Amino acid sequence: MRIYIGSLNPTKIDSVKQIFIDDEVVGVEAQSKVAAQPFSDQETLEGAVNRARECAAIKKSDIGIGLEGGVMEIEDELYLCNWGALIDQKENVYKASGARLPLPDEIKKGLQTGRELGDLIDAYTQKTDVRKHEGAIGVFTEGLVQREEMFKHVVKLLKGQWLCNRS
Ligand SMILES: O=P(O)(O)OP(=O)(O)OP(=O)(O)OC[C@H]1O[C@@H](n2cnc3c(O)ncnc32)[C@H](O)[C@@H]1O
Ligand SMILES: [Mg+2]
Repeated sequence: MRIYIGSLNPTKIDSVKQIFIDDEVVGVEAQSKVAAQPFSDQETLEGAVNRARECAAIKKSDIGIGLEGGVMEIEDELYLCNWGALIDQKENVYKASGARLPLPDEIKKGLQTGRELGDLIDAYTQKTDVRKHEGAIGVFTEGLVQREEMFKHVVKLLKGQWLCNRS
C-alpha cells in the first residue's frame, strides 16, 4: 500500500513513515485551501481534510493523509493546534487532533498583525525553519515534545481509527 502525505515538510513525512512502517510513504505538495495561517480548530481541520482529499485522489488504491498546523483561541489565549485527516480507498474520512499549548503574548501579538507562526518562531528563536525541526511545540517545551513526535501521535490516532473500522 502507498500512503500519500500532503506536504513536503520532513516532520510531517517522517511522522507518517514511522507509523506506516511497512508501507511506501510519499510526500507530495497539496493545497490546504485555507489561510496559510489557520486561526481556528475548524479551519485547521478543514486544511488537513483538503490536503488528504487531494492526496487520496492521486490513485484510488492508495491512502491520503493531510496534517495541518494552526492556532485557535480560548478566552484570551491563542493555542497552537494541529489536525490530521486520513482518507482511505473507500473514501472514509478519519480525523484527529494533536496536543495544544498556549502561545506567549509576544507570538500572539505577531499573529494578530497577520504574520505566520513559522516566521514568528524563527524570529523568536533566531533560528531558521524551526517548523521543519522541533516546531513551536518543541520551542515551548524545551524540546521535550517535538513537532514530529506530536504529528506521530496524530498519525497513530488516524491509523488506529482506520484499523478499527476495518476489523
Ligand atoms: O509545508 P507545509 O506542509 O505547509 O508545513 P508548514 O510547516 O507550513 O505547516 P502548516 O502549513 O501545517 O502550518 C500552518 C502555519 O503554522 C506554522 N506552524 C504550525 N505549527 C508550527 C510549529 O509547530 N512550529 C512552527 N511553525 C508552525 C507554519 O509555519 C505555518 O505558518
Ligand atoms: Mg504551510
